[in-house]
Amino acid sequence: MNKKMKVEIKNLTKTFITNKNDQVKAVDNINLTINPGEFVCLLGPSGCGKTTTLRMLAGFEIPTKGEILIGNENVANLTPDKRDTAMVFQNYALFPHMNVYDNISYGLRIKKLPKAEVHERVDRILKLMKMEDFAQRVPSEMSGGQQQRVSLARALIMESGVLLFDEPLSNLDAKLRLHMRDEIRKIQKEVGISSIYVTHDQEEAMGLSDKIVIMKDGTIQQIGSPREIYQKPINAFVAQFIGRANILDGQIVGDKGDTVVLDVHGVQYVTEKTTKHKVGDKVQFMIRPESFNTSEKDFKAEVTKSVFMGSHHEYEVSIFGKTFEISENNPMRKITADVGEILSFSMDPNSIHILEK
Ligand SMILES: Nc1ncnc2c1ncn2[C@@H]1O[C@H](COP(=O)(O)OP(=O)(O)OP(=O)(O)O)[C@@H](O)[C@H]1O
Repeated sequence: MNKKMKVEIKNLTKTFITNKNDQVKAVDNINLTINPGEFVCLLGPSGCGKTTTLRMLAGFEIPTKGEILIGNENVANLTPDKRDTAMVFQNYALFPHMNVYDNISYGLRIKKLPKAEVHERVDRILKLMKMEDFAQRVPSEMSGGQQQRVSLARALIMESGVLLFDEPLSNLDAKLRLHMRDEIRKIQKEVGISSIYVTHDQEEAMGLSDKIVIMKDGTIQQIGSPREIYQKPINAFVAQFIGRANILDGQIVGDKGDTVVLDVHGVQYVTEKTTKHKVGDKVQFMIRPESFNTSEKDFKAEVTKSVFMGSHHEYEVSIFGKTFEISENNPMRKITADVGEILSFSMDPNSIHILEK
């Protein structure tokens, strides 16, 4: 069975030297703990350093500085075969000439495990993956999703302490991606293996993770559960990277301890105190499109876009020199405002989230 390992990343840094002798700091002094059995996604835009972090965890890159503790052992300078990790790759990386049985058992055969044990473990993993009927097929005789399941099985059979995923679903079509995402999560929960998963797909990160790590320019911006990241993003970058967000200006005009009074262009809302700002400070805050109420009238604005989406109605309105996105989630009940007309709305004070500078 899989061990549940704790992983600790301490002051991890990777600087590459390009062939023109320029220095590129791909990962810049990051700290992160993955608790035993946790599923953690590294999420961020292209070039933010997530793949480099994963490759350092796997041992394909040696850090410039810092530690990677798996259990209590610092593995930062060990080769991939000397650390307790297994990896699932984006392109499956199966041996094309080997059938599923041989692909899955390869790692165990290299380790020279007794034949009977290899057979027993392959059988168990094929059952777990519901792939018993595919044992004799070669990769070219399977769909992308089936190949990725074999690749996952091949990693799981090693019973290592940590499973690493490098964008494993990005070669699959949208529907299959969704299905495989659920499957990965179910199997990971079942075997309880600590997992680190790289993606730039925010929905994937939301659907899979116990904890999401948002990265930018080699640094960690925020670590939190999907709910924390969505509802309480620390800054405008995180707010706009996960879901859609309106960023507005306001001023703190009162402090009640746990809550503050926020003035938004003359309308006052009592909302949670999330930053160290003081009375008088001008602040930025975030509100999601679905957190407006279009049956109240705190604000009036001209509609610049109006689209019926079935389950909701999307508006863009122009106000305070900015464009806001508003989503009316019960369009059956409402009379729709068209482009050029005036829409009235208010903000849900519980959904206003003040951002760090
Ligand atoms: N071998 C290398 N030599 C020089 N620079 C590199 C090397 N590998 C990565 N980089 C740079 O390091 C930074 C981080 O790259 P990395 O591949 O980790 O990003 P990423 O977040 O995984 O991006 P993507 O989503 O595009 O894969 C980028 O600026 C990249 O150009």
